[in-house]
Amino acid sequence: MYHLECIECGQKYTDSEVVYTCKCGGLLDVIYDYSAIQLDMERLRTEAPSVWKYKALLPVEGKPVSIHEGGTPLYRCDRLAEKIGIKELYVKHEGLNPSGSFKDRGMTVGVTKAMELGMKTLACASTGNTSASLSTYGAKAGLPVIVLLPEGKVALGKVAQALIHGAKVLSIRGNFDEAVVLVRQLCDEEKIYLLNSINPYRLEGQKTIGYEICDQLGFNVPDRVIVPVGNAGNTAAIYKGFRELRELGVTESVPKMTGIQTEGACPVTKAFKKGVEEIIPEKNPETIATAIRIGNPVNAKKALRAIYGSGGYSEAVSDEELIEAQKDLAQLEGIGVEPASATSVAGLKKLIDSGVIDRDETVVCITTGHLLKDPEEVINISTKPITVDANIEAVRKAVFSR
Ligand SMILES: Cc1ncc(COP(=O)(O)O)c(C=O)c1O
Ligand SMILES: N[C@@H](CCOP(=O)(O)O)C(=O)O
Repeated sequence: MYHLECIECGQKYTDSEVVYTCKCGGLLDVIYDYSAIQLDMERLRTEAPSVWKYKALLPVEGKPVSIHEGGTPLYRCDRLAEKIGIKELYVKHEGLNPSGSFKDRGMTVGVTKAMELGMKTLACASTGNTSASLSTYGAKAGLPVIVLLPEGKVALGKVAQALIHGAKVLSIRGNFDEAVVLVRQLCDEEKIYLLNSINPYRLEGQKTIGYEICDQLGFNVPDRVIVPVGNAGNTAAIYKGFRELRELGVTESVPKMTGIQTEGACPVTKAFKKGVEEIIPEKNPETIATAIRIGNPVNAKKALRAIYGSGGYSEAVSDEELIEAQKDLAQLEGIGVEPASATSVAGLKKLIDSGVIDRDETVVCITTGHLLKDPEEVINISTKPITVDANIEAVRKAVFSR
């Protein structure tokens, strides 16, 4: 039993309505009757993690459109922890989902819901990963997909994914925030199902990151979870996952939700530093982390409530700081991530150095997308290959040269 509810005015909507925001303009949440949910703790403790392991806490009845999403590894990262100067650090690598990002958790639920609602076409605006994921799940469901991308600002791997899975790809002469406005109008006027994170059902899939972190820590809660923030849905979704486990009596606390942006695109961090819930949209966001090159995040209010409500924090890092973190993850832990993902680790380092985060805290950093999403950025920041003649002397000389 569940319904949609406005986070501003409390207006309720039924599960059969196609609605993304309240009449008052407020964001919607999926609300359950928790007293009616029976969790089989024996099964939870023994079954391997995956999104659909938690079906009792998801808003769909039918057979899921699924290609095995979730169940991503939670790595204990002692070498990285030593470099940063913290006792216990974990990285939850969401880049190991089927299409290479956390969006798959949301899409498996959102596309299943689209089928239940009888929607015939799916759409999104995207900085890349949402489009890659929606194209993948649309293909699995047999539904056509339309994606609106900011021209020239989407990493190559992501464009390739949307193309090969058969989406209709529109390259918009404008930025992501402008593409969002267009796709919302298109979906409203043409009865196309919108699968950006403004859709509350999509965020229900993403909340399973919170469930899984607890699950993988033996149903214990870390002190802090650090999340890269772009359109700001994931921070809110993960927090909801932790809150629900507490509500159901599975755990007793929630982690301090900590959202990291880049200095060139940080409306959420700026609002946090002022102590307010309203962001001031940024007209020209700019960062090497194209996935989070977003100036007017639609879920900003939900994310800020998660941060304030959990006693968390928000910080912005420079492109240089996130590149260093991207290299550290790759070279100290063997974890390959795209630039936006590395902001969580860069933010951790910055907040340890400034004394905001205690060195004794147990911290989980979320890495949101796979390294191979953005090969061009990796080539640009890395030492170039050495070209040598095809003889052993030349090879030996190159191997032993400094
Ligand atoms: C790789 C990656 N990391 C982080 C984010 C930010 O997530 P959210 O929009 O939920 O804040 C996105 C997309 O926005 C992304 O593609
Ligand atoms: N990084 C995102 C931006 C759109 O976010 P969404 O969660 O609202 O779909 C992307 O990959 O497109």
